[in-house]
Amino acid sequence: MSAWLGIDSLAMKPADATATPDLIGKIKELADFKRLPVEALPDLADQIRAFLVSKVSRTGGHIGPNLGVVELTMAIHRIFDSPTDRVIFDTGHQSYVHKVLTGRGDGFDQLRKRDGLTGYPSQAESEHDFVENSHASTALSYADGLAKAHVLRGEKRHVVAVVGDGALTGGMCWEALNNIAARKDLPLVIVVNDNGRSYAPTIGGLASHLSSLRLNPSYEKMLDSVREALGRTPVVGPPLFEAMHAVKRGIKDAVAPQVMFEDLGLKYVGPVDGHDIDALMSALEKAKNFGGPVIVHAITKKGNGYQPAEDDVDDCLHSPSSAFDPETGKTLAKSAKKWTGVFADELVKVAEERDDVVGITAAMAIPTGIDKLAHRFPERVFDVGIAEQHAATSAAGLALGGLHPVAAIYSTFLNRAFDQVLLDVAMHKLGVTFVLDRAGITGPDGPSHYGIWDMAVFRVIPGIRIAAPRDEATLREEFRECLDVNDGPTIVRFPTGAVAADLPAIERFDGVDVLAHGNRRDVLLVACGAFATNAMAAAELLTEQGFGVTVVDPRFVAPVPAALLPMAAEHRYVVTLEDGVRTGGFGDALAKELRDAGIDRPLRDLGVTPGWHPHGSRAELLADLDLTPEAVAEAIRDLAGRGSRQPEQPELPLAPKQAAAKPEKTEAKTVAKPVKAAKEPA
Ligand SMILES: Cc1ncc(C[n+]2csc(CCOP(=O)(O)OP(=O)(O)O)c2C)c(N)n1
Ligand SMILES: CC(=O)[C@@H](O)[C@H](O)COP(=O)(O)O
Ligand SMILES: [Mg+2]
Repeated sequence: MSAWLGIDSLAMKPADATATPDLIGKIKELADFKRLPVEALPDLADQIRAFLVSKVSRTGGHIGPNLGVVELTMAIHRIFDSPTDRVIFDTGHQSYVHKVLTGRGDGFDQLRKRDGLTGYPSQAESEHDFVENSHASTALSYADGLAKAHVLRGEKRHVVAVVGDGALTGGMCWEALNNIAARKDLPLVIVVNDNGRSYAPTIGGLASHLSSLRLNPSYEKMLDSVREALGRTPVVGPPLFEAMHAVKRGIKDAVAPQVMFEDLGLKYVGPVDGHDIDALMSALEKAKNFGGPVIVHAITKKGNGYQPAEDDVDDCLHSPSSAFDPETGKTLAKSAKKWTGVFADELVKVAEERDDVVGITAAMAIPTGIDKLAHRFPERVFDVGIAEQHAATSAAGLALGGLHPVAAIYSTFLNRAFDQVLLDVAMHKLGVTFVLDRAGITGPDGPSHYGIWDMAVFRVIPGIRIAAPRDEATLREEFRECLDVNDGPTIVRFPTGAVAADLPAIERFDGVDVLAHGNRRDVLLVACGAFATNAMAAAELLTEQGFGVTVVDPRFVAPVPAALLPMAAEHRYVVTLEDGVRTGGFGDALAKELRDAGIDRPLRDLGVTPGWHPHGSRAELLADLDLTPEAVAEAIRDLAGRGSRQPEQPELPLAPKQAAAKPEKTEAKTVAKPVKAAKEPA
């Protein structure tokens, strides 16, 4: 990108960190960085790049986005005075450089690891961190409120909000800009980090407008004439910046008819080479002194200076989830069959059979697998940008138009579209299928990424059906069942990572799969989705201790399958197990159904306690949450009075006279002896 100025890119020279003083090691706090002489900054930028590649290649993480904001973050912290001035990062995945400059370099060996540095800003980690939410497009709203508070309290401090071009495709950003533009007194600097990409190239009119400002050939020609006019090798900084400013004004008026931000009444500075520290500091200084809200439009390159990221056409190494080879950028983990891949494969199969099936993604085609459909049927996939609310209602429009949309969105990101699913889809009885990947505890991305809310939040929607497949076969089957529903929303939810080992059913009653029978009817263990694996392992432990455990998979967790009621009535205890919050979750819903049916059984609902659970690996978090097979078995022993606490075993009330009629037996599609339960893949 620095070629934009004809200045050799600040691409990472073979920075031998030993050749020059280890500047990063000297930065124990932000003041240490601010004390560095300005001529040391290019060296520091190189060292930070080499440092990040070295560390993140071992831990996994957002290497691409962070290599794109090295100079940008340095310039911000040189011109502004955190934490008096508040620096906010939209999405926060690009805050590693900020963490290095605020004295946390030592923590990168434990990046995204349990009890280690988080991959996002964290108030517990630093006074320089404010917004912890990893959901995109929130920073400008935070900044709007924060700046208004500063004004109202008479505090002389700036708010600096760093927002990516991808995040700018989110509606909240425009709601915030509409408010910010109305206040000429807000000491607010919005730094648009424009690298032209979310994961893939950023879509939409906004993106093409941004790039027109950046890549217009006349712009380049005019810049060449400016460079000649200066008669020297391009020198960045104030003289060139001023000259360019005049040029840009001329060009913008000529070639960029509708200058988006200034038309909003916002002061616009840029575009600035986002890898030229001097130009950036000059632009930020200008913005700081402006006094009101200003947009500084920085042009950056995702993965800048690290060839494997720059060359990665998919997503510039946006977020390798685990360790990768620093030489090649290739992840080292052996590739197991993932839930995402199974979904993508079945989606393409269905789309070949049904031409009404179309796909929607919110700027995450590859992470959700929708890209497979796009390769096969490019005209039947719509990338709406980071705009999940729009995705849901646009899907409603597609359904109104006679299509059956499949909106593939990470569970946590659909939270923000609850109203759209409720009213725009469900109230209109439209067949839209939402496929929620990363449902349940994910791990390294921490609490705002945990897909633990969907079963509780969306189950309240009248007419909705929520499927939680337990393995590949049921994912394929339940996904197709959802596609056959055309009078309301359906959800298919599955966790991150490797797909669970097949768990064939012994029999199926009214849609509920029986996975294991005990020799007695002590416990009905109802396991949702991938937790069937944990449930089978727990059942084995309990069987060895003399319990009779029946393990069933409801397949659809909303509405609660009626067949579960008579099954519960035939057992002494009922236990539910779900990879979601307990409050309002599946267990709660089943307990209510049992109460309403007069079936009084001790019930234990095992799941995620609502809260902000820290980051770590999925396995570590599940252990912390007592959701491992051993913990499940212990909880059941405890319920049945034979746990480690050994309370008396209560006499059970008889099953009610009017026990619900025994559901008729239907042939389970996959009938076989239960397999020995495998441990859930990590
Ligand atoms: C609401 C929401 N949807 C999706 C995501 C997943 N996501 C994380 S980063 C990213 C791309 C962000 O692009 P941009 O804002 O341009 O930042 P860059 O990575 O280019 O620095 C996406 C889609 C998210 N964090 N939040
Ligand atoms: C920042 C963000 O929201 C995404 O990049 C997310 O971190 C990806 O998660 P996965 O690694 O599970 O795809
Ligand atoms: Mg971007």
